[in-house]
Amino acid sequence: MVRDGNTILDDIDWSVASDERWVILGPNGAGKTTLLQIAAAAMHPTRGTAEVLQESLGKVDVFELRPMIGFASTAMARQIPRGESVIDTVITAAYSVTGRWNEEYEGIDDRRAQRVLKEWGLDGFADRRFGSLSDGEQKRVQIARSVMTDPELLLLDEPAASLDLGAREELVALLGGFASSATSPAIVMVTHHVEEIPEGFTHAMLLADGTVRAAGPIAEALTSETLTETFGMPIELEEHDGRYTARAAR
Ligand SMILES: Nc1ncnc2c1ncn2[C@@H]1O[C@H](COP(=O)(O)OP(=O)(O)OP(=O)(O)O)[C@@H](O)[C@H]1O
Repeated sequence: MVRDGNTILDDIDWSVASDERWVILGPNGAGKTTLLQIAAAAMHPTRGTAEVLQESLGKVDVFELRPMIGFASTAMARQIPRGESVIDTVITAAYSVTGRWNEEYEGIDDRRAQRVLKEWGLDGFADRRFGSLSDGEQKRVQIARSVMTDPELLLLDEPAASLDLGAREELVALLGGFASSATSPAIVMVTHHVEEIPEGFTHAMLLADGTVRAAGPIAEALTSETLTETFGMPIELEEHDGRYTARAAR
């Protein structure tokens, strides 16, 4: 992937199967968001090919593809009007818009939106204004919105960024439950912190300077050694019951 003459991603050979849940880690500027943008069919590669949900980017109508992809990121959250109600924030995903205008929603959309809100711990929030919610609640609304269309691929760009410990743990538990369900879509989550990896995540990719430093089943790709190599400092990783902690090695 080349942007303004700079190679941002190079020589990436990666595929995600429908039953896999990937975490992508790497230093600032590694290319994580760019990779997610390609997976979201929001960009296509300057060289090589990218297939998303069996369709080749550049050949497929991305407007048909995008409803099958759920995407939650801070950039998307900024597009949600602060005065929008929570239920409208979620239900408008069915029409790939933010900001309810005159769309006619069907009862089935309404029922699904209510169900999705409940699944993400937002029972009773339907009529609240998006802008009046706490950061943790807003993050859960964004994820609820991204799963509203029952996507086949769910992309999460730093879903737990800026959350306090309690809100993070609440979100990670919800994501873990979702990731462990047999009916969930393929998931790719970018994060800066191994503590934010939910239980049930199966694979990891470590990126640095636009290249893959490790990728594969999480137990092999996410280790003290691969983190040390990727971040260029000695790091110790520990795992307890499917959750991780990391710190500089002593
Ligand atoms: N449109 C663009 N033109 C030129 N360079 C770009 C463009 N978009 C991104 N970059 C550069 O590409 C590199 C990778 O950016 P990207 O946002 O994908 O990294 P990231 O791993 O998500 O970083 P962070 O962890 O800081 O969010 C950065 O050096 C960035 O400055």
